[in-house]
Parts: sequence; C-alpha cells; structure tokens
Amino acid sequence: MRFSGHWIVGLDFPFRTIDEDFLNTMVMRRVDLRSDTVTKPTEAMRAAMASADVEDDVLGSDPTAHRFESEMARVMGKEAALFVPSGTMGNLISVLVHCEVRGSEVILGDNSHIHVYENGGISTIGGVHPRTVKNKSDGTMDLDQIEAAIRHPEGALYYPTTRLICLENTHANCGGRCISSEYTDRVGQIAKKHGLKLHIDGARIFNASIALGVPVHRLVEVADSVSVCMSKGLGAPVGSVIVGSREFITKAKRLRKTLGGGMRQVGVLCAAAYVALRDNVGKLEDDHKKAKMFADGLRQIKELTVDTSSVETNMVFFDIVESSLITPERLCQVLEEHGVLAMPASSTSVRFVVHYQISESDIHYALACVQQAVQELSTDGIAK
Ligand SMILES: Cc1ncc(COP(=O)(O)O)c(C=O)c1O
Ligand SMILES: C[C@@H](O)[C@H](N)C(=O)O
Repeated sequence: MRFSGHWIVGLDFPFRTIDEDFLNTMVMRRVDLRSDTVTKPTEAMRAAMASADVEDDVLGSDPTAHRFESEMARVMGKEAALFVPSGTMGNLISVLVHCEVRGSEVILGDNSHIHVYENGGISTIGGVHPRTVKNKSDGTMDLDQIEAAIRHPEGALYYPTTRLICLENTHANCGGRCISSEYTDRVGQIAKKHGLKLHIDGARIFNASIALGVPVHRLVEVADSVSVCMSKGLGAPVGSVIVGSREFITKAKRLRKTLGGGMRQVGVLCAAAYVALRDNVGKLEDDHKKAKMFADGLRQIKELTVDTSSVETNMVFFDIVESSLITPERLCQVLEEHGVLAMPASSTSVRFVVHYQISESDIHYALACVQQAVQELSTDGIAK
C-alpha cells in the first residue's frame, strides 16, 4: 500500500503538510517504537567495550564489572550488586533466593512482567508458587488484597508458605505507570509485619525516578532486592543488575552460576552499562516528553482512544475504538510498511515505547503514518 496525496490531516496538532515527494523520502525512515530494548550502543559505549579492563569474573573478579556493580549498589542505596544477562534472569534469581525453601509462594500482580512474560520461570525452574493479586490500572495492587493474600500459618498443612511480595516500577503492562515511594513503603510495612521479603522489578526504575522527581534509592528503600534493566531506556546493549544485601548478592551470584549466567570477561558488557548509567539517565525526561507529545497527537485521531493522563513515562498505549474494523495487528502491519515499528498490546490496543534514539521528528513522522494508515484502513475496508 502506498500513501497518496498530501497528508493534510486536519488536526490542530502541528502536523506538517507532507507532499508525496517528502513522504516518499520519509518512507525510507525507520522508527522503531516496539520497545526501549531496541536501542543500539553509542560510540562511547562501543569505545568503552573495546578498551575495557577485563578478567575472568567466575574464577575471580572482573575489575570493570566490580567497579560497575559497586557504583550501582551506591546509586541504588544497597550493600551490593550483581550484573546479570537480562531482566528476566534478574527477577528469577531474586525470587528464587528469597523463596529458597520448597513450598514457597510469592504475591505478585496478575499483570506483572514476572507473571506474564517470563515463561513462568519462578515455577518451572524455581518451584515457587505464584499467588496473583489484581493489578490496578496505575500498576499498584490493593493493599488490603495483598495482605489478604498472605497465607495464614495455621493453614500450613494445606497452603504454600508466603515468603515474598513483588512490585514492578514502572509498571510496563499498565502503561509505564510510576509507583510512588509512599505506596512502596506501605507494601514494605506489610511485608515486614508478616516476616516477608519485598522484591521490586525495577526494569524501568530510573524512568520512575525521573518522572516522580524521587531518587532511585528512595523509591527502593524498603525493598530487599531490586532488578534494574540497563538495556532498556538507559540504552546499554545488554544486561541488568540485581541489588540487595551482601548476603543476598552472595546467594544470587551462586544461583546465577547455576542458571548458566556466570560470565567470564563480562567487563566488556559492564563497560557499556556504565556509560549508559553515566550518559543516559538525564535523557529519560525527554523520552517522557516525547511520549506525551505522541499521546497528544494520537488523541486527535478519532478512531483511537488514548488516556493521556496515564502517560507518565516513555510508554503510550492506545485503543482502537470498538466501532472500527481495524485490528492492532493490521495497523502495525501497515505502519511497518512505512518503517514505523510498534507492537499490539491486546486485541484492541497498540503499544508504542519511546527511547532516546527516537527524535521529535520521528514522532511527527510516526503520527502522520498512524493517521494515514487509520484513514486508509477505515476507507479501504481492508482492516480485517
Ligand atoms: C517490567 C519488565 N521487567 C522485566 C523485563 C525483562 O527484561 P529482559 O527483556 O532483559 O529479560 C522486561 C522487559 O524486557 C520488563 O518490561
Ligand atoms: C515485551 C517485554 O518483555 C519487554 N520487557 C518490553 O517491554 O518490551
């Protein structure tokens, strides 16, 4: 399908009049909004990787990994840190260390990444039983429901034993919503009251910190462990970091080896992650502004509905109105034909994730493509 004619879209959003020549030039543009995991390493990261001081991190300690882990522990306000290959492994190791006794149960959100997107690893690999509590639209769980989900010791003959509560900040499936330090503290109080541990899936904790204006160490103050993704909005090519007590990290390091995550000259990866931490935290605010700009533009497309008030960080979810014949899959297909990459989020919604390698001009282009695609899919009746 080729777009034809001017892209006068009659929107008061500062869309430009895009004529065919400009459009055809623009069609060569690639705007990857599938996730903030798609960023490519910068020259500074590549240079750091190339010159990293490395040693075998299994037989001893890779000096660059050690320096990076020490810095992450300091930034996050915890005793120690451990570099791991992915956020999935960071969460898995954290849950398994806290729930190292057979028959353990973890309370987590029914829409949490750990529960939805990690292949049930805590159960299939770790033998840990999940007990879900409904995630509210803001990414939190009702505090009373959390407390009610905690198994009573008198039921020990029948029930698993609750040992851990997991939160997710920002909450990806709830649209990148931020969890406040006050709410986190309340969950921490519940955990402490019942002798439980608290883990935070902090894949995008720096996004929450910037959006809330709260230091990361304050956001995770009451957590026993946090998994932080360096490979998302911070833009490192690979890796996450678990932070916690020295005792926790010692156990985590052993479990990382058990899972095959013990890495040799891992300083090559930590060097890039260190550059990401140094250079990119300050760019997250722009990501949030671009996401807001995107949502404002999408809101003006009548076949779409966007809750712009829920766009707190770098994610934009929008719904296609029920009366429309357009499906998220078909819309993403047409957008991909013009270089705009996005992911369906449900049977009625699409997710766009902004990152620091997306420019404002890219946002304008993507908006124009969405507008044109919706217009053409609606009129051509080829939605389904
Ligand atoms: C909230 C959240 N937690 C954990 C992960 C897992 O990270 P990874 O993809 O590095 O395994 C992701 C996505 O990647 C995520 O969005
Ligand atoms: C899809 C999911 O696993 C990934 N964390 C993302 O948000 O893109």
